[in-house]
Amino acid sequence: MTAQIIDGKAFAATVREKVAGHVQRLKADHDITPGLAVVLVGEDPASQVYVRSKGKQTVEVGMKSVEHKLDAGTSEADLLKLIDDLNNDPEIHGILVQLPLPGHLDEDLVINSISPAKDVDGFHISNVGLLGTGQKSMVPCTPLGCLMMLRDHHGSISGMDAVVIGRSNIVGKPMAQLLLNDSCTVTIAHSRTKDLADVVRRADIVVAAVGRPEMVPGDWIKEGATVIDVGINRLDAPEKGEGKTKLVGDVHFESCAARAGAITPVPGGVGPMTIACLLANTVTACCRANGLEEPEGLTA
Ligand SMILES: Nc1nc2c(c(=O)[nH]1)N[C@@H](CN(C=O)c1ccc(C(=O)N[C@@H](CCC(=O)O)C(=O)O)cc1)CN2
Repeated sequence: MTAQIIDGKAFAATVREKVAGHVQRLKADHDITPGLAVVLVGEDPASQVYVRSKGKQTVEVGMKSVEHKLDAGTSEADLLKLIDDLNNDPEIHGILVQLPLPGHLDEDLVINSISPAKDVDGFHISNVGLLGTGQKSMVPCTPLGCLMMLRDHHGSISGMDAVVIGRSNIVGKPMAQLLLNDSCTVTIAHSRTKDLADVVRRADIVVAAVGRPEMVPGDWIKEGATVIDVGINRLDAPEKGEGKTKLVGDVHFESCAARAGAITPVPGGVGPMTIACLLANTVTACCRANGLEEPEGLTA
């Protein structure tokens, strides 16, 4: 079998279009402009790129974008004060603190200081609990993007066998929860899982989120399975020229694509959906804050 490529870049564009439509209606019918504040601490080059991209896309869909760039030595007290101000700003409906944070800052403390209603990353402990109990919550962007692609590809994923490789709070655990909420039979595998290859071979859906370049080879994939690759690993690529690099996922693309029914590429798969879902979450948060009907198809 040669897999169908699930085009995350194109799908993300359709999500952004839907978001832009809702933003227009909020403005026209209610005189409300959704606002997103992104906080970056330090100068991590990848984070700078992501934050720039978030700001640009926020403006493109018609929302208000506020960026706070703080230097790497910012104290916890100053960061918490900024978050408190944003929590109390009526023009801000979504707050995101770009991760990773510099080592002297307590990530859990910072995330849990964001108002759960404005936590468009879905990382606050209240949102984690709500998602875990199947209640209305803010849903982490990367897993939400994966779920949207799976629903779009399959229609329904109810009853399917899903394996999530990776148990991070940001991707693995919420992804497993979302699959379970959609009635999949879910296994969370990780670095200590015994007979990982056999576990993965049983799966109709494989979500790879381990952060290890090309860790999943094609012969782990059941014929016709759907493979969602969350990994973004930058490797040296001397074959492309001196000092050149390339991005690869957590699965070995060519060999997995030869067996899978469908697969997401890296780049151009899950990555673009992350920011599209952040915009979707901001509109959802804005509607909830104003007691308005939520946009359909933009959340779990
Ligand atoms: N507060 C958060 N921090 C981080 C998150 C997050 O969801 N919330 N996720 C990642 C980084 N991230 C967004 O912040 C992100 C990663 C990758 C992409 C993306 O579009 N990737 C492209 C490739 C980009 C490249 O060339 O480097 C792709 O896969 O096609 C978007 C957003 C960690 N931090």
